[in-house]
Amino acid sequence: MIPVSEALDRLFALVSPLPTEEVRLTAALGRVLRSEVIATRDQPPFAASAMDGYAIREVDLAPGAVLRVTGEAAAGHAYAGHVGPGEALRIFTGAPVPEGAERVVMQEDTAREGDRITLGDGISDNRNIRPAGVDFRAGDKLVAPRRLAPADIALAASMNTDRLTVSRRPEVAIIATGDELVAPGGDPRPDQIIASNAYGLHGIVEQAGGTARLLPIAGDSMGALAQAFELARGADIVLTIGGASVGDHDLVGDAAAEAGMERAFWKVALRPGKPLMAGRFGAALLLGLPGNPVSSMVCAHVFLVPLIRALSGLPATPAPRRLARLAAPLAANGPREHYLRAASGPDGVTAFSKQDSSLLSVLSEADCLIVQPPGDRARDAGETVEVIAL
Ligand SMILES: Nc1nc2c(c(=O)[nH]1)N[C@H]1C(S)=C(S)[C@@H](COP(=O)(O)OP(=O)(O)OC[C@H]3O[C@@H](n4cnc5c(N)ncnc54)[C@H](O)[C@@H]3O)O[C@H]1N2
Ligand code: MOO
Repeated sequence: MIPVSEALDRLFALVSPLPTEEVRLTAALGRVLRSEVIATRDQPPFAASAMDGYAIREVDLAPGAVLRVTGEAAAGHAYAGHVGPGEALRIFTGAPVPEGAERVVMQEDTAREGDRITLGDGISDNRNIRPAGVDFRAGDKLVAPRRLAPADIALAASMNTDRLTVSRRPEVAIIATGDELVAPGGDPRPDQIIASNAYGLHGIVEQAGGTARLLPIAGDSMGALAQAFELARGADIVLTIGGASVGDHDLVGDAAAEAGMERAFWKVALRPGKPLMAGRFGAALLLGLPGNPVSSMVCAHVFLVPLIRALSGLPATPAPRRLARLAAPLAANGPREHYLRAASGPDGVTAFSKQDSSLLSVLSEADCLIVQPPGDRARDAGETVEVIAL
């Protein structure tokens, strides 16, 4: 068994970022930006009114002042003249503020009669003008790499770009293995169970920005596994589920080696997930997850998601952790780093009393994993622990 951090290092050592492609803005959500976006203009490109009202000179700002309205500026319709003393320009939000005007008085602070306005009392100090370039200047950058959130895409659009250079999405071929497995929705024999893990992993892959390809369930034979590996060709990550341990029917390691996997590690000091394996697999990477449903999902959060991120060109870093307060005590830990299914509440995080790695019902209730280091002493409520959000 090697520590989780060393396993991650060995995994990251196998990674080269995938090639890039260009996508339209509407296809960019969740993709990893690989080339910075450079603004081609200031935003706003002119000093813009932040309110509907009247643009005036500072010297004219006095309660009860009467000013003559000389024209109008609206968004997309600049006013060509300038605002002189004693004058006011009718202006709307987003319109360019004309020369001479130094502030915009909200229309609620004025009374209009014909072409005259009278300023009210208690006009706020706010000038209600957004200076040119206050958001960004020509030449400013949206920095890469980054996973594109809706606000990033809006910012890129605002910088006047309609296509973005992003990583090709990593393709993950998922192979469930085991003679006992049948697909959901069928009619299983009493000694069979439903193959559930691939569907949870499919979700994790898609959430992390990859594309998941579910292959047919492979039986516990070298031939069936060889065939599955053949079907997985072309994927960036080959993800197997089950058959990773030491039993007579746990053949994934042997079959993968026969199909050309160069092993980077097998067995990691984490709980659940000890029999995890990984290696180079031709042009792809292979990650062999344990079959227990919670083990496979926890290993995906701890290893697969960081792997997908690194392949996508993001920094190779472990799953982010935050500090949380324990709302209930924790027992002392054994020699493996323990990822306890837990729920957050107003008083902090509480580990579920049942932690068996077969319990999807518990994982489904959990919103985080408490990470307890190997050999950690018992912890009291109120102590601080590290957690990974689910
Ligand atoms: N003698 C030992 N036995 C075991 C050890 C050990 O160190 N020595 N480790 C245990 C640990 S820890 C784990 S984790 C499991 C993992 O074993 P495998 O990866 O070989 O998993 P399987 O035996 O194939 O399956 C375990 C369990 O999960 C069910 N399963 C498998 N695939 C799926 C799927 N796609 N969907 C739903 N459920 C699945 C399978 O039916 C088994 O019940 O080994 C321990 N044993
Ligand atoms: O490590 Mo196994 O994943 O405990 O259940």
